[in-house]
Amino acid sequence: MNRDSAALIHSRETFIAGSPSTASADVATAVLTDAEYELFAEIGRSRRIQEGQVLFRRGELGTTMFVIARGVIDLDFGEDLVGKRLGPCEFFGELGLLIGDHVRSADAVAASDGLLIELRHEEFQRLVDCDPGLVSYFLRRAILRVVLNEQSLIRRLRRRNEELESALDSLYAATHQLNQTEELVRTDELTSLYNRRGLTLHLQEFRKLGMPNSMGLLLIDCDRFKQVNDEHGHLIGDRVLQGVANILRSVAGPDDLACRLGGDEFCLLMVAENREEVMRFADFVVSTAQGLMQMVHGAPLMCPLSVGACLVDPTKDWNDWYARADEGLYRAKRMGGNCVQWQDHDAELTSA
Ligand SMILES: Nc1nc2c(ncn2[C@@H]2O[C@H](COP(=O)(O)OP(=O)(O)OP(=O)(O)O)[C@@H](O)[C@H]2O)c(=O)[nH]1
Repeated sequence: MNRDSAALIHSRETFIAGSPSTASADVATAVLTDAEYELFAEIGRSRRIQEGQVLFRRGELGTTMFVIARGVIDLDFGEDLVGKRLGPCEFFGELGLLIGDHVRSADAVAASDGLLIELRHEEFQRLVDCDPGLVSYFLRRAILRVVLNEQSLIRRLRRRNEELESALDSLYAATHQLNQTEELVRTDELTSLYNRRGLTLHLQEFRKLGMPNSMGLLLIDCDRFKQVNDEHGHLIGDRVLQGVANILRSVAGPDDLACRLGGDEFCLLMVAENREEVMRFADFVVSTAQGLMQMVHGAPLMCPLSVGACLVDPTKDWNDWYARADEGLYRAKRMGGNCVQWQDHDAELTSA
């Protein structure tokens, strides 16, 4: 026995005198048996350490195992994994000893001044030669310890995974709710068409993505709608407004936009090349409303509609388009309603 190992064994004895029980090996806490400690102290070298000293860092390669003779070592596994504090007679870094170059899975830092026993991979054979039975027992324990650590890590990762999955579910639900809320904010409750805000947002998106080259606009207003409400009640009035929305939905293509601007006023912005195309839409709207009016006797499904129609200039804004279509609508109303009036680009605009 050299002077170092005698000192180490003395440290061990000092520790045993003040410790509750170290007679049997404890797999979970990695406390060495007396015989193991003595063997490691015999073969290994002593190393003094100071508080705060780093023994190794996570990710570094290492070939050394350490046994604590005196003092305390903190192992930090990083992220949110629980760290470990090891005391006298406990060992760490054993895979370095057993398999040689091994990537450290924790930072090992001295939490107090102390004394360690260092055993390098090259010394493993000497340990085996000295006491094969003891080393084989130690090996079994070391492997069991690694397996237990792995299992506990897997359990923690599973729990973490479940927590992440549940957080992800909540996130999906919140996103879904947000989308629904956004949709509600854009949508008219009674008719499920876009409302004014929906139209504004849609026009903003249109401008971002690039406007179609040629578009037409219909401005549609119910004729004498107040009378429907007064004579048949608000619910029937609502049904008529929903009927108008259905006509617009049925005629709108995937790139067209049907919208309830408010009250009994609607619009349909459509991709159209020329006046004829826009007028086809407008005539369809007015004649379908006329057809529906003839279908029922009693509470009305529909009322006559006035429509102002025009082509819009994609370089101008909504207010310009609206004013143009409204000019046509105004004339349609003046003519007694139930008809379409075309508004040309070049015509002088008067205020609505
Ligand atoms: N049932 C129902 N009525 C509504 C709704 N929103 C607005 N109104 C009514 O629609 C009516 C619109 O009246 P006016 O603007 O005078 O229009 P109008 O009676 O069609 O008159 P003209 O357009 O000149 O033919 C008002 O009486 C509003 O109370 C709604 O959501 N449901």
